[in-house]
Amino acid sequence: MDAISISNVTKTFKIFTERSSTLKDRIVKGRKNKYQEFCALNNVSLNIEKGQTVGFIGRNGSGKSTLLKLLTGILYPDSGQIRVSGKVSSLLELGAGFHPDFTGRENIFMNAAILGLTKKEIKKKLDQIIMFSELKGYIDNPVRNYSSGMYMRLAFSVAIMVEPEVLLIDEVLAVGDAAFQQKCMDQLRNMKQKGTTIVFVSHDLGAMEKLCDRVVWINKGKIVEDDKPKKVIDKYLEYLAIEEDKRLIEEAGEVNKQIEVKQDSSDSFDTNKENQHDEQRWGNRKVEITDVILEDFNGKKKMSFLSGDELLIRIHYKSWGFVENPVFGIAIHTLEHVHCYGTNTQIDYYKIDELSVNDVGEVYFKIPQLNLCGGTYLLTVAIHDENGLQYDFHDKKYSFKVTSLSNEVGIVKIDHHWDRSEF
Ligand SMILES: Nc1ncnc2c1ncn2[C@@H]1O[C@H](COP(=O)(O)OP(=O)(O)OP(=O)(O)O)[C@@H](O)[C@H]1O
Repeated sequence: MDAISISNVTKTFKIFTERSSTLKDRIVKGRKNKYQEFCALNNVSLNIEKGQTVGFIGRNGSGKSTLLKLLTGILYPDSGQIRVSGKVSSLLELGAGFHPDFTGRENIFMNAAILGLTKKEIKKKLDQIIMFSELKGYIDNPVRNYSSGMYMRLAFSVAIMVEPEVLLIDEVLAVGDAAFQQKCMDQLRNMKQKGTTIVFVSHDLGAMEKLCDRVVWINKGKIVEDDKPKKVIDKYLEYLAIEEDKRLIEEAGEVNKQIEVKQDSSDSFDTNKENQHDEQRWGNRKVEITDVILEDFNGKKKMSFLSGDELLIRIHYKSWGFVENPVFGIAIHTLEHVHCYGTNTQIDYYKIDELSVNDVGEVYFKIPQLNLCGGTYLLTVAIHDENGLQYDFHDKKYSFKVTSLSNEVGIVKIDHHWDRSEF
């Protein structure tokens, strides 16, 4: 049996582009507020079985919260039907349903009454609610003095203690500290086991994967995917990586344009270049790095990778003079400048004998598996001689992003497995 049924729901908002500033303007001059219609949800249909835990994911502004608000009845659809069966409890915006001047205790009474509990029932559960929230020392203070985490503790404690049949949660858990977040997740797991239907909006994809039976990806007001968590989350992460790639490539294009303008446009080696030294680039430029391109092994330019992806770094060069045994190198740092890895053709016994005047070409650095944890990394590329005399050193001039599907922490991913034996 379905606990929630959403059929062909559309919700538009009016986005005002110009408002008449005064009442006089409106009445005397007959000016009307100008607006555009914005479709936040476009013909969405979805059924959620009783007892299912379903997660909504999607980029900011995709329509997730609007859908939850429609389920609680805070908003009404323009068209389509929504049916929710059973007692609903919701945790939407932080502080919603609380009166700032009331104490925590008074707000528990008010909030739980709104959620359908009688005064007697509330009194019976009061100690339990306060205990779960861990706010005993603050419960008789006005909630206006609470931190956002404290608001969340109180709201979550009330929302679960009313023992709803349907629980709707919108992202609010993120403001709790790690210990309380864990406690909330344990509680949600308990409720799930007892058969509560849970609908959950979050950007914490790890939590989504662990808790949900099903994940729905919403994009621009439409359902893109609705399937098993891992399947949907993998597709969503791939989409995010592609989008991020487009953005980074655009951004890098802008930066490169600026660098090109700054660089000498002459076509010959200029000895003055020897003295050129900016914060991120130095060297005598006898051999110059003319381009650095990041790609996958199929030749697709990328700046955003999934952990474990292939990465090809192509270093384009131009040699302005004769050089013997040039050494090409790369280094990877975190944004905090922690040196993650560095190597060069000399260390790796890859010999490049000589370059002649006006030689152009490229050197490839191939990484079959980019075993870095999620984060943004800075790439250094350099060409120097065997004794370390720099021809062209691009210090942390390039960046790329890594997204990880797992929650490991740190910088590098170390190949591993767990085992156990009993004595
Ligand atoms: N009351 C409103 N008036 C006008 N526009 C609104 C209103 N509520 C939401 N919107 C717009 O509807 C779109 C969907 O918003 P919604 O809050 O549902 O997104 P979301 O997916 O929950 O995003 P986030 O991940 O940032 O919370 C956004 O473009 C938002 O600006």
